[in-house]
Amino acid sequence: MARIGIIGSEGRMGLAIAEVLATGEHECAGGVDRGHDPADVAGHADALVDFSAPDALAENLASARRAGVPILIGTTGLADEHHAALDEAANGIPVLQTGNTSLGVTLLAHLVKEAAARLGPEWDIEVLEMHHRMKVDAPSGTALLLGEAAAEARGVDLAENTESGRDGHIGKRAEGAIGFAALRGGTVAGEHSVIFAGEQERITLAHSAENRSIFARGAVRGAAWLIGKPPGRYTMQDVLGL
Ligand SMILES: NC(=O)C1=CN([C@@H]2O[C@H](COP(=O)(O)OP(=O)(O)OC[C@H]3O[C@@H](n4cnc5c(N)ncnc54)[C@H](OP(=O)(O)O)[C@@H]3O)[C@@H](O)[C@H]2O)C=CC1
Ligand SMILES: O=C(O)C1=N[C@H](C(=O)O)C[C@H](O)C1
Repeated sequence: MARIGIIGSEGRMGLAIAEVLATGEHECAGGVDRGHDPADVAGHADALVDFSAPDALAENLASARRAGVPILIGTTGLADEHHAALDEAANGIPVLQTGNTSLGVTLLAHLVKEAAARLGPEWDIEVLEMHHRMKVDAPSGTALLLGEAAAEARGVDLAENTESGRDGHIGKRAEGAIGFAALRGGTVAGEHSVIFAGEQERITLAHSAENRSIFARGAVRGAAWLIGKPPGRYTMQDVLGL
């Protein structure tokens, strides 16, 4: 049994994780939210999960590192500087960052990579996502993760090949672009489609989250898996053996 500390504990994901911990094999080591010191929970935990906000990342990583506990980062909307901080923290503790902790999306990323590798560059790739009205970042972390999988398979840099936020007289689609479109509304937990559009045919690979329990279960499983691992960066593929 592992003691899992929750950063962002009063948020939608924090509450979903607490529910999983209340009924599962691991226990909750406590939680913190904005205005509280993450060191308070890091000192009592075997592993931390962070579903808060990008501006909290540096302090959360520092607390995990001081306490010598692994940390799973589920927070999305991360910029290059956040990824540099994750790399630095991973010199001292095990760190797993992912835009989606679910089994289904982890497998979907695998399938997207496979499809993108097999289909030639003449197949256009578009990533479409829909989330609840409260979501603050776009494209979603999952959309970016799926885009990365496609870019990696094509051997290109995602940032240099992204097309998003199309509006107005913007000209034709750039050759080799990976497009992103984000919809927001209602209470949608998470819908993602990756469309491969070729000549007179399309392939769509998709995932629907029916509620947040899939993310919460994956987060707990990932955090528990990190305990005892050597310092470094890990992925959900590592956790699930995909
Ligand atoms: N990787 C994955 O599988 C998933 C990732 N996510 C991501 O997780 C994040 C949280 O999502 P969600 O739970 O829906 O969002 P919420 O806004 O419901 O929850 C975020 C929580 O974090 C708290 N928080 C904000 N800033 C800080 C801080 N500096 N230190 C500690 N706590 C802080 C908030 O407190 P307050 O309200 O007081 O600001 C709030 O309680 C998002 O980035 C989302 O995209 C979501 C689902 C799955
Ligand atoms: O904010 C959310 O709700 C979600 N965020 C993650 C993302 O940005 O992809 C994961 C999931 O889709 C729900």
